[in-house]
Amino acid sequence: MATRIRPSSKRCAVIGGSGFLGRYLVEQLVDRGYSVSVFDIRQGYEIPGVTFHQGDLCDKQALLAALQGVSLVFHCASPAPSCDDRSLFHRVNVDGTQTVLKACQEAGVQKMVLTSSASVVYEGTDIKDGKEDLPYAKKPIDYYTETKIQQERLVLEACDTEKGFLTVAIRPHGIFGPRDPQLVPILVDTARRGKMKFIIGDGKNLVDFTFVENVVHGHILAAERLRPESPLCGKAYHITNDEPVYFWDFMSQVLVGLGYDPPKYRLPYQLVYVLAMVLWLLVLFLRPVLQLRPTFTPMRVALAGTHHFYSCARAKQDMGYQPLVSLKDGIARTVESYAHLRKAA
Ligand SMILES: NC(=O)C1=CN([C@@H]2O[C@H](COP(=O)(O)OP(=O)(O)OC[C@H]3O[C@@H](n4cnc5c(N)ncnc54)[C@H](O)[C@@H]3O)[C@@H](O)[C@H]2O)C=CC1
Ligand SMILES: CC(C)=CCC[C@@H](C)[C@H]1CC[C@H]2C3=C(CC[C@]12C)[C@@]1(C)CCC(=O)C[C@@H]1CC3
Repeated sequence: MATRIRPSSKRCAVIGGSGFLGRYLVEQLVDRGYSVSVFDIRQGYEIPGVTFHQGDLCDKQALLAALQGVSLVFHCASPAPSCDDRSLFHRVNVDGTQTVLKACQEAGVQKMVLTSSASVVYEGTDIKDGKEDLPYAKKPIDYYTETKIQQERLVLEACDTEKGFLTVAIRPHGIFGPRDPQLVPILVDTARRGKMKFIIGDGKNLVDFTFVENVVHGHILAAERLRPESPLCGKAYHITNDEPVYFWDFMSQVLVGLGYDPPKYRLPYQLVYVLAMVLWLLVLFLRPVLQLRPTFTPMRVALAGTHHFYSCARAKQDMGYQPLVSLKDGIARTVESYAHLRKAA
């Protein structure tokens, strides 16, 4: 039998540590004196002192090798929401998370922090100041959300103070910042194709966008406050910038910062939603012969035209969370970092 290395409290692993959020988390953990192992299907960068383990989280043996001596695991791996592959989402987010839980328990890991998502309660209709006790979405807007719900349930149900395995879930919303591969690139691409001319709805729908360093701060606070007697055990926590902003103001600030025109013409929300639905059905119908990826999916139209902002009161109370970077500074730093995506003069 292989000998098990005794877990050290400052030794942690970040599953999904090569991704956008994962890399920020790794950098912050290193700065705070943790010794970090990254487990990911790809290796995106190198940092002195960080050990990389390349592998699929569905492979328990590969995970076990990376979890030797680790007492704390952050699980922030997931296929990208845009990939739209139901079986991949299920394999990684549900089956894979079950494998991660088994591997953690076998390796003697004591704490696990899951990156969930605030969208686990979102069904495409308004959420204003949503608390964590809202029920999970009965009709999730896409496969990504459907499997994030199942994943969160699995992880929170696995919390067992008797066995000494503690879990907590962080639910961020609309993460943005330098190096983000989704939000700014999608926005700029849409603008370059001349499709950022319209505001969907009245432009007054409030949404949370969260600067990546605040999301990291929430994760590390959760890990450090997660103890057998703490209220965090087996609970979910919203982590946002706590500054809801009009969706279209946020988009306009980023666009203008990068030299593009902001959208100005209004379109009725219901009309655009129905059109996106029709387009989506057409894409599904044509899928066997033609692979199309429309910009305007019903899910994106709903995100762009409804309110979806969440209360961080529980995180403030139980873990003393306060955002470290304001929305204004976060946007400024993000815009500055995307100089290569600026509109050519
Ligand atoms: N970006 C956002 O706005 C939000 C993200 N989240 C959650 O935050 C987490 C991190 O998201 P991002 O950093 O934005 O995504 P990302 O795509 O940049 O990072 C995900 C990482 O997971 C890795 N991965 C995927 N499948 C894997 C597998 N089978 N085995 C091992 N590694 C695998 C990828 O290689 C990637 O490095 C995800 O769980 C996501 O659901 C939640 C709310 C909002
Ligand atoms: C708050 C939150 C959950 C943000 C998540 C990020 C993405 C879902 C958005 C980032 C860029 C957004 C965007 C649109 C929808 C939502 C995003 C993809 C549109 C496609 C909505 C319709 C348009 O008019 C163009 C928009 C481009 C940017």
